[in-house]
Amino acid sequence: MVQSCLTSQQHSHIGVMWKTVSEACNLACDYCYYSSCGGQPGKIDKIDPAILEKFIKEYMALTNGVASFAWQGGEPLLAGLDFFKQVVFLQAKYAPKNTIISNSLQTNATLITEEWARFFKQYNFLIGVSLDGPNEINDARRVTGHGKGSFDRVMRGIDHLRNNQVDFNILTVIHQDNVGKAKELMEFYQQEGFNHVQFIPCMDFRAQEPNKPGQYLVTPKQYGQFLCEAFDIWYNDGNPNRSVRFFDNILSAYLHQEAELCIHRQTCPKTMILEQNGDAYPCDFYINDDYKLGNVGRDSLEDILNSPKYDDFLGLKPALPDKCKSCEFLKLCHGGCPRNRAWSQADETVNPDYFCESYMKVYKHGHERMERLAENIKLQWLRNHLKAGRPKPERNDFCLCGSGKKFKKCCEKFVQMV
Ligand SMILES: C[S@@+](CC[C@H](N)C(=O)[O-])C[C@H]1O[C@@H](n2cnc3c(N)ncnc32)[C@H](O)[C@@H]1O
Ligand code: SF4
Ligand code: SF4
Ligand code: SF4
Repeated sequence: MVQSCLTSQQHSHIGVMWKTVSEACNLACDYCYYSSCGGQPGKIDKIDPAILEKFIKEYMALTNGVASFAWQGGEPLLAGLDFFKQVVFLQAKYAPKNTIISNSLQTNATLITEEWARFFKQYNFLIGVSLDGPNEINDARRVTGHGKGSFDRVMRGIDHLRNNQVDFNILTVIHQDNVGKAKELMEFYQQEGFNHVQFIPCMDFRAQEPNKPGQYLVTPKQYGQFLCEAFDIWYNDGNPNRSVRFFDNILSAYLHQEAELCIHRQTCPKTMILEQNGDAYPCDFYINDDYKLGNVGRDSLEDILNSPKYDDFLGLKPALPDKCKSCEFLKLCHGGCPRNRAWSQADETVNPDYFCESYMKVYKHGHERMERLAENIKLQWLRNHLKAGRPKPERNDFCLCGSGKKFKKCCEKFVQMV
């Protein structure tokens, strides 16, 4: 799914997220950590063409057959279509043969036209659309500089995406206006046919300080309750019919696969977050001098990736608080996000993620149903395996589901059901 605010990584390559126009935006959502422009973008600072080319050239030379770019904002469409045409031109120019190039773009969708949508389809962009729910919920906070709601314009943008069969997903910020409305949100996604959805708890941008834990505008209790209610609807009697990124990632762990969303992984992925001016950081939550890796316009990519600050950053997540080390859900959570740790003011000891209580609650709430879902999927895998004419595993072989157990102790029990 779209890489939106949190980082996703499915391969061992290095993904890039670039803030295309710095903080410039045509909206002024009231909670936005970038809404300094107040919805009146004025002069747009785009990525310098020379930096863009230098970076794409060096990055393509380092990619291992997979190159992934995520275009973020402010509002990235303010860079204009010609900018993105240049991007795909440079990608094609410098990509080694057989490189898989992926582009995702996170947008408020209000500026999407047929022309944009055709371009996204042609180059296979995956689009993340921000939408906080039905009209009245979305328009309370996602507004123009004059306070006018964005819902109708967003839905028009989505229509263009649909008309052109562009892949998109919905990113919903969870704040005080929708945290008690999981059912309403899930029904809205159902009605609109939004099949890929992600939630992000709302940060309090006024209270953020460098190298201090993030502060949020929903409580762990509220967020946990929200996730449980959303889970019940998502589960759909054992037949989930839409992808909710948080639940998909938990299910991956039950299927012995590595999660793709950073907060569920054992370590933070090696990603580069680039400011519009080329400054490079390892994560959107660590944009400060202590973690600045360099500048892709001035420094070589090799030097940036080998920066000792990268290792410092990558060491953060595995340094687990004691509570996590003995947590029954460690495999699902791996301690969440290090930026959310040390929540308590008594900062001598490291505390778990601010949302620990929310995670625990939903992990417990969903555990039995997740186990059942995973068992059904494993049965299906075995069925497909045998249907494809492949041999039944020997009893002492490692099980094909990836559990690391012997077949006789794992999926052999399904053989009679196949
Ligand atoms: C900063 S925006 C940039 C891209 C584009 N303008 C958009 O709205 O999708 C990226 C995402 O961050 C979310 N976001 C903004 N402020 C936030 C906050 N304080 N807490 C959590 N998410 C936030 C937005 O809703 C959006 O989904
Ligand atoms: S549209 Fe995106 S960047 Fe603009 S104010 Fe809203 S969340 Fe922020
Ligand atoms: S649920 Fe809480 S204690 Fe368990 S691993 Fe996650 S953050 Fe740590
Ligand atoms: S610190 Fe790690 S877990 Fe947290 S947002 Fe960044 S990459 Fe994800």
